[in-house]
Amino acid sequence: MKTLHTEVAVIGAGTAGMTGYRAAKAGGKRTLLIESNVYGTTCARVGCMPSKLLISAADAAHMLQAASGFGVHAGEVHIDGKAVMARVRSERDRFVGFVVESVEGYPAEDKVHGHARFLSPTQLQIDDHTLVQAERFVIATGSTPIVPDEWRAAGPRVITSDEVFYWDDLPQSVAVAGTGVIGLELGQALHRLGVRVTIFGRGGSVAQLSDPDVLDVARSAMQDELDVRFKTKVVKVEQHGEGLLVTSENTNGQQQTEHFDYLLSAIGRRPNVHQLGMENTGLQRDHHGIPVYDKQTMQCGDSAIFIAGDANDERPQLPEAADHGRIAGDNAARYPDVKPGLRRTPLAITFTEPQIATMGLSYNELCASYAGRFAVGKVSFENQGRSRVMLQNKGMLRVYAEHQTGRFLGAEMIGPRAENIGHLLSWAVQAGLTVDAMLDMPFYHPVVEEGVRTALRDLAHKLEHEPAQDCPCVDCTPAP
Ligand SMILES: Cc1cc2nc3c(=O)[nH]c(=O)nc-3n(C[C@H](O)[C@H](O)[C@H](O)COP(=O)(O)OP(=O)(O)OC[C@H]3O[C@@H](n4cnc5c(N)ncnc54)[C@H](O)[C@@H]3O)c2cc1C
Ligand SMILES: NC(=O)c1ccc[n+]([C@@H]2O[C@H](COP(=O)([O-])OP(=O)(O)OC[C@H]3O[C@@H](n4cnc5c(N)ncnc54)[C@H](O)[C@@H]3O)[C@@H](O)[C@H]2O)c1
Repeated sequence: MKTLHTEVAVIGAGTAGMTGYRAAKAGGKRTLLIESNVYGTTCARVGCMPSKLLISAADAAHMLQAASGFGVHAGEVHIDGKAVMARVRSERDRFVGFVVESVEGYPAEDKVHGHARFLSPTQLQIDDHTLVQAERFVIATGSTPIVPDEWRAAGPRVITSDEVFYWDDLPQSVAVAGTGVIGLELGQALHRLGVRVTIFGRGGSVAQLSDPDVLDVARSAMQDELDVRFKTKVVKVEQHGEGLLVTSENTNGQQQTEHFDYLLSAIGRRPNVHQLGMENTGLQRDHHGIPVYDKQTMQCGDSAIFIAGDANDERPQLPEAADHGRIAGDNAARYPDVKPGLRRTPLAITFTEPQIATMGLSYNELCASYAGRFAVGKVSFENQGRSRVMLQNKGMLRVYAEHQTGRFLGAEMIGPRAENIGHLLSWAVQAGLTVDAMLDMPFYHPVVEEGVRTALRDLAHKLEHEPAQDCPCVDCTPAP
């Protein structure tokens, strides 16, 4: 076994690891980047990019069907599953190619291939071929989709998002477990591409939403189009010929067994901190096994170990992975003189239709930390002018502000152009704007943003004329 000495060791060459590596190098430190799998990142290979490619194909199919609402008839729509998947894979490979090219540009002596595991707070073992002795570390190991063992036992037709983007053709039918971001994005896209899809949600959650009113509207919007069965669990999965028999059970105890080609497990992702030898680092860990770390510096305790991206499970999204990685790599280079990095206002977008966006403090977080001190304004998109013009008049936006100061705190929405409105409103939170200052901004006509103005006017009215909002929510999980 050979031994390598370095100043910084970065574990994982995903988005967080690559930005961490570059930041540590920019800080003037000898840095090793260790990767156990192929290069290319989760985002480009099996995450953000291929999922949006599949969704774009689905949108194209949907637009043809929705055109009849305007009196425009496209004739019979034919979906060529092989062509759809060929474009998804070839465009995905193009994106992956750019990432791989970047990594190939790193000096060969900076890269080690193999699975890293801590032997001590200063030493890693890579497979059975290399020992790495380092002064500082960045853990950027990402996350893995969860599949319960009893589902996995039903064989290769039980899949995760990791497999979908390698399909050559679209299947006939897919059961989706989970009404989170992945379940809804992929479930709706496959449905729009002609696949028979049933989505099982064990509770009533919809993507990242927590506001009860927005959730109600979101559940109806999803059920208007899709076979989504809330409060229904998958209780048994059995191999059956080429496919699967999936048995589900609702809250009344009624069971139903149906045949599907695949079961897509979309019930969350687990941070990759369990085969890392964390027990040999001496770090304090939470009940999920994640080292306790500072959200501004990414430092684990006062150690020389930093954690970034999906591995810390704080906000498992691409822009966060890049920010975490930059902060962690920079601080690894600066250690022990670490400093807080730029953490931005939370923004999360789910690319369903209608789109879903949450920005700033969520309703659940307000309940935990602002109960009795905030006001809520809202707008329904049902009669919003431009939304009706476009036949996209579904959804609701709820906006939140601090009662005493009028400071804008956050919002949750499902509705048209949520990806754009999400940016607008998270920028307002980060800029520390008050509701009055936001209402002084320009609004064109006729635009969906006029709906935002309606919600803000309602909020301004509540701030002035009504007492602060108490929290009727029953499931108030504490703010992170
Ligand atoms: C289907 C899907 C769609 C998504 N869509 C979006 C989206 O639209 N927008 C968005 O912002 N986010 C999206 N995400 C989330 C986003 O992809 C992730 O948050 C982001 O890619 C995480 O980056 P990372 O660097 O933390 O992890 P990764 O990119 O997964 O990198 C971790 C790396 O560490 C390596 N590794 C793990 N353990 C070890 C070890 N012990 N030794 C050596 N190497 C190791 C892994 O092989 C991997 O290469 C999506 C995710 C999925 C699954
Ligand atoms: N557009 C985006 O930004 C985007 C897209 C895809 C994924 N992602 C990231 O990937 C992460 C993982 O996505 P995800 O959809 O897998 O997780 P998620 O946490 O969004 O949703 C998981 C869902 O599964 C349910 N669930 C959990 N355990 C279950 C069980 N045993 N049986 C049935 N249902 C169960 C949960 O109640 C929840 O509804 C997200 O947190 C998100 O940050 C982001």
